[in-house]
Amino acid sequence: MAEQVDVVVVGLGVGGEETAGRLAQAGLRVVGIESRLVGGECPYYGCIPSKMMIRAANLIAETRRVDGMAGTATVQPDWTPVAKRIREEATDTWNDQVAVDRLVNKGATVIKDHGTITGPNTVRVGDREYEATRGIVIATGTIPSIPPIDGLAGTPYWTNREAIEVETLPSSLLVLGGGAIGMELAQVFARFGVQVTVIEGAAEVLSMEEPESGVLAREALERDGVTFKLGAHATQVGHAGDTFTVMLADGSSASGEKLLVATGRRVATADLGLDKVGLDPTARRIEVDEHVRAGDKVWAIGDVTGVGAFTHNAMYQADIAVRDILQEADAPTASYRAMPRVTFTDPEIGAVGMTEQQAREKGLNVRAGSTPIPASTRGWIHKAGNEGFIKVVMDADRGVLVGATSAGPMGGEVLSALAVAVHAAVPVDSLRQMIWAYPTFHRAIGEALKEL
Ligand SMILES: Cc1cc2nc3c(=O)[nH]c(=O)nc-3n(C[C@H](O)[C@H](O)[C@H](O)COP(=O)(O)OP(=O)(O)OC[C@H]3O[C@@H](n4cnc5c(N)ncnc54)[C@H](O)[C@@H]3O)c2cc1C
Ligand SMILES: NC(=O)c1ccc[n+]([C@@H]2O[C@H](COP(=O)([O-])OP(=O)(O)OC[C@H]3O[C@@H](n4cnc5c(N)ncnc54)[C@H](O)[C@@H]3O)[C@@H](O)[C@H]2O)c1
Repeated sequence: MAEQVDVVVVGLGVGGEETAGRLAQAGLRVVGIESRLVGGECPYYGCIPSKMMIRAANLIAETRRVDGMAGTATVQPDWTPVAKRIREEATDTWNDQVAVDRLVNKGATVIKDHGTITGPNTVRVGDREYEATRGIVIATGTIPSIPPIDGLAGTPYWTNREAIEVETLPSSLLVLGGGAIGMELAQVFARFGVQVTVIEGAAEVLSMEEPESGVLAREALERDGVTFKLGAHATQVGHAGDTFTVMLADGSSASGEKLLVATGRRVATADLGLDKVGLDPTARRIEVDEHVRAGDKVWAIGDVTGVGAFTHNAMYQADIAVRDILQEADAPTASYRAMPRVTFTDPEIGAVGMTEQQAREKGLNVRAGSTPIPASTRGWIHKAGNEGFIKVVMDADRGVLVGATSAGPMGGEVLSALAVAVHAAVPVDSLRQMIWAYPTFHRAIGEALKEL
């Protein structure tokens, strides 16, 4: 006999934890099911520990910029405090008890096991079955997508999980994939003295962003000593002793002590029972409407929806689901038009909305403007480490920005003004009237607008 509750949340990562907690606080009977760690990928293997690594690596890079600008400084990189901080401060040695307690204190029932949907309103976990009278929220996230390269399976390759857990750095590292994970971690390890080679299948890294962003990030990593193989297709992986060797289609090869596979993410919903609620278990993502509903009394949030694999998207969709489930009169609907994202390389690559090419492919009457950060007063003052640019993409028919990139020192922070402009569709004429504080990095936005 199924136990009646109001809502069952399957997966308590960023999105699921937020949803379960808020619904429980609102007085609903909520069961949250998590097979690994409450909090999910972001706090234990993603955003937070990787940004702690980046903070440490950037301190090293800044110290190396002292020479010629502020005297002399030497830095002896040491991974020990970084690994310790990740273990002790970020992840509690990958123990989620604090997160479990936090959720229980909000009134939710937390079950640490694998959940399976068994019917339109029912979820089984272990030997218990729950009937969710208001509905089921699917928040099961993604796992690393491992390409079917001959020889790769069965080797001790790293995914982001092993890379985040590393206590002792290898002398050399191959990184398969020059996306956000590959680029952020490649720069970190290179700055700590690891010989890093990035193998990217596309013609340029960060291929989802403006082409200028990929060039900027790659050149920055090259200055850190990273080697790139672009447009490179791995045909075979070998592992012998302490060495990985990746054979490439052009006949060349690359070797390293460790191999990090960072070639994207995929949903892992094959055994979730999606067919029991009328959804395709083999689909690449769970499609949702503007209320993040995936079907009758079924909501899906976060990475599993394929809208954008970002913590801020999981939180955004969680808010929409919660307010829809609570049947709030003014419940908002989702719009991904102004999705921001930041790749935390140095320089940081912030972007919002469409790239110029995406806007053109949409058939918009596009005008684009760009300005280099080193040409701005603040960029010139900053000098060492000032590489970057601001690019704005305008729908000339509507007179509003539909996309923008802010790359450079604190590029992710400078992005905020551009994100407001795209989100609120602020007329470009109005943006041009703004007084931009002098001498700031964001003042370069005004210069980019003049180029439209
Ligand atoms: C290295 C790295 C760095 C990142 N950096 C950033 C960043 O700087 N900024 C940013 O915005 N995003 C970043 N991300 C992405 C971010 O981590 C994800 O977008 C976010 O975690 C998605 O949240 P989610 O709730 O959808 O899924 P997840 O966090 O993946 O959580 C899903 C949970 O569901 C559980 N689960 C799955 N199936 C079941 C089941 N059947 N039963 C029970 N439990 C189940 C899983 O165990 C997991 O804990 C990064 C990711 C990585 C890997
Ligand atoms: N700062 C952030 O917000 C942040 C940081 C890390 C990860 N993330 C999220 O995590 C997701 C996953 O990151 P990711 O870097 O794994 O994926 P990604 O999709 O960003 O990049 C994967 C890269 O691997 C390349 N690739 C795919 N197959 C390949 C192959 N066989 N050989 C060589 N190259 C190949 C692709 O061309 C692409 O450039 C991202 O989409 C992002 O949303 C976000």
